[in-house]
Parts: sequence; structure tokens; C-alpha cells
Amino acid sequence: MSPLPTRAHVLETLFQHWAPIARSETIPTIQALGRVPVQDLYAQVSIPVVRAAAMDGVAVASSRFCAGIPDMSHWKVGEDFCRADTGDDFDDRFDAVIPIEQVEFPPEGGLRLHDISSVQPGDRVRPCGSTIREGQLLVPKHRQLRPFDLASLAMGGIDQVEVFAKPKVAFLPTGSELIPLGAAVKRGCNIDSNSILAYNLLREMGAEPLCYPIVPDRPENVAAALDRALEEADVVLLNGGSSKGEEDFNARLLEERGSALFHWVAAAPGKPMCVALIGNKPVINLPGPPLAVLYGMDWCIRAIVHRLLHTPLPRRQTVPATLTEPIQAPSDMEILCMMELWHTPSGYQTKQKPWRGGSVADALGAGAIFITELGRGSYQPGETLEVTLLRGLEDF
Ligand SMILES: Nc1nc2c(c(=O)[nH]1)N[C@H]1C(S)=C(S)[C@@H](COP(=O)(O)OP(=O)(O)OC[C@H]3O[C@@H](n4cnc5c(N)ncnc54)[C@H](O)[C@@H]3O)O[C@H]1N2
Ligand code: MOO
Repeated sequence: MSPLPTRAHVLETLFQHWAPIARSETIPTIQALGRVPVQDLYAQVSIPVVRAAAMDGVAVASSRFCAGIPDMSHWKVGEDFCRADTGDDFDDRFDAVIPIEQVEFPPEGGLRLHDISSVQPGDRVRPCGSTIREGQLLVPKHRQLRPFDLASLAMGGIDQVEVFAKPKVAFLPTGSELIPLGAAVKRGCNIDSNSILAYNLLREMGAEPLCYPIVPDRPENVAAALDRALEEADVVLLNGGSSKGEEDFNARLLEERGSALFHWVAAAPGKPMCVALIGNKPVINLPGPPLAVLYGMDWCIRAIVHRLLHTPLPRRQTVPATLTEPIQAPSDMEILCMMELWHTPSGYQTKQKPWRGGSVADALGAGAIFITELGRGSYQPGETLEVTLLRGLEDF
């Protein structure tokens, strides 16, 4: 039997066959946190427009200080000087600011200065465009917007930004055994927790999740739900029914509707995954088990969403950790291992949470993951593994 396609090969092939059509929208700058601009963004204004005081003080004409500090006992506010505080614009007759700490206002009138020997043009004055200059590049395109970027856009007078629309990703839970969260759990039922997982992972990725009601395992119901999702979404995730059971016809449905590029991949949990294109939309049949959804969302759907958003895949923090118990995995698969991680005086230690036969809920609580290398089935205690954190380091 020929080896199953790897995650890298699946993505490479999908990206060769799929021509992503990214939609864009224009939104108020204040709401653009985390969004991705379509174009480079340049300042539309200069600030200060002319100039501004750089300190609280009095603005004066430096020309009157050419021969040193003049007699200022008769100086009048508004004529010979004016008050100008940090950030203030001031009259064009003046071109320098003297800090208020060095100025006295004697009761008999005029000004007296101390601890100052000269006043030069531009002293303590911020020139035009020193806060922001018209035409200055503020944020390059395709860079996710942070609060700081939004402030710099606002400073540059940009009140609307064209960003890539959040990719709409439909999630269709299929399975007659499924019940929605909140319904009474009876024998043979399983709670549709994958919708909760997918909804929140998609939001974290910057996508707009469209969660559909549970579809019973009947081909005509699944086909109808798929048609609707294809109309409404950019990417469709059909969950469950991917393997060899009586009701596992979802992969076949994808083959009938479009071109299925792959069914079965060298990545588990979730190896019966089916990756298809229907009318240039990626449609993925994610296997039903929750850890298969977690893994498939992580390596495949995240890559698709970032392709639509024109952003690189975020890199997660990793730490080296010493393995304390063996990992036994098939060598022809990239296995997602849910890891326990803890800190000791000699460094981080790690062990795999049981993956077949263990509690799924316990696995979902893992603080880190490790993906086995193709061609390497087992890992021995004492080996150092680079594990990827699913929580902040402060939690370990
Ligand atoms: N005879 C064989 N059996 C299985 C094989 C195989 O090769 N031969 N493959 C196994 C592998 S590997 C996987 S992975 C699963 C794939 O299962 P399906 O995609 O067909 O999924 P279902 O049968 O619909 O469900 C499996 C399991 O997951 C639960 N599930 C489904 N949807 C949800 C949801 N939305 N929320 C929570 N849990 C969900 C479902 O209730 C089942 O317990 O097949 C193996 N079997
Ligand atoms: O891919 Mo399945 O989860 O290997 O059991």
C-alpha cells in the first residue's frame, strides 16, 4: 500500500489547485484590531501642522536674544512673548520656547529669566511633521493591526481602513447521535462539543465561523446542508462520517460534488480526513473525534484561513523538555501528542497524555503538544523534545 500523503503535501497540493478569492471591506479604524489591511497605509496629514511647543513655557522671538539675554522688564504678554505649553501651537512672531521653570513674572510686570544663557531658533519647538508626516508609511499591507498601529493610523488622520474580510468558515456537525449542548444526555447520545471547539478556534484565527445545526446521518440532509454552506461560506468544514462506518458517506459526497484531492492523510488523530475543492472552495471533511478536529483545524484549516487573510502562520512558543515516559507511535504518521508539561529545578519535563483509550477531556486540557516526526515511531525517556506551548509559560 502506498504511503498516505503528508500534511505538507496535502497543503501544497490544495494551494496549487485552489485560487483563493479574498474579499475586502472598509471599516472604522477603531474597530480594526486584529484585522489585516489590504494596502500599505500612509499618513494623510502632518502633525504638528506648523510647529508646537515641546515644553510648558513662554514662546519668544530668538532674534531678540542675538546679543545675549535682553532686558525683559517691559515685555508684554501677546506682544513680546506668549504662554505656550507642551503641544501648543503659538504665534508666528515667535520661534523658541523657554521652559516655565526658568521664567519669573515679577509683580511690577515684564519677565525675568534665570539659569539660561542663550535662546536659539527652534529651541524646545517641535517642527511640522515631527509627530507624524504626511505620506509616511504607517502600517505595511498584510500586517495584522495592533492597538499601537490603530493609534498611529488615527494620528495620520485615517479613520477608515480597507481590510480583508474575515473568511467565512462553515462548520457542519453531522451525526444522528449528536445533541446540542444543553439538551438532556441519553444513552447513545454525544454532545456536539466540536461546534464549540471549531467556533472558538476559528474566531482565534481571525475567521468568521458559521455554525450550522446538527445534521442527521442521511445523505440527502448532509447534501442539502452542504449546498447551503457552499452558498454562504468561503470554506466549508463537514465534521464526522469520514471513515468506514455505515453512515460514513461524507467523503463520497465531496467526490460527487467536486474534486476530492485527498481522502486519508498521514496525520492522526484524524487520518480519514478528506480535502476537496468544490467550485474553487475548499471543503474539508474533518473526522468526528474531538482530537481529530483539534489537529485538523490546527494544521489544515489554520493554513487555509491565513492564506485568505494573506498573513503568515503565527509561530507558537516552544520549549525544550525532557521526556519522562516513552512515546510509541506509528512511524508512517505525524502523530499529534497531547503533552503534560511541568517545571523542575533542572528544567522542563514532559510526557504524553494517553491518546488511545485515555480520557478525551483530559487530553484537551494539555498544556503543550508535540508532533512526531515521520519515519520515527518511538521516543525514549531522557530525550529532549521541543514541545509547543498551548498556554503561557507562566502556567507551568
Ligand atoms: N473500522 C474502522 N473504524 C474506524 C476507522 C477505520 O479505519 N476502520 N478509522 C477510525 C479513525 S482513525 C477515525 S479518526 C474515526 C473517524 O470517524 P468519523 O469521521 O467517521 O466520525 P464519526 O463516526 O461520525 O464519529 C466518531 C466519534 O466522534 C464523535 N463526534 C462526531 N461529531 C462530533 C461532534 N460534533 N462533537 C463531539 N463529538 C463528535 C462521534 O460521536 C463518535 O464518537 O473513525 C475510526 N473508526
Ligand atoms: O485518526 Mo483517527 O483519530 O487516527 O483515530
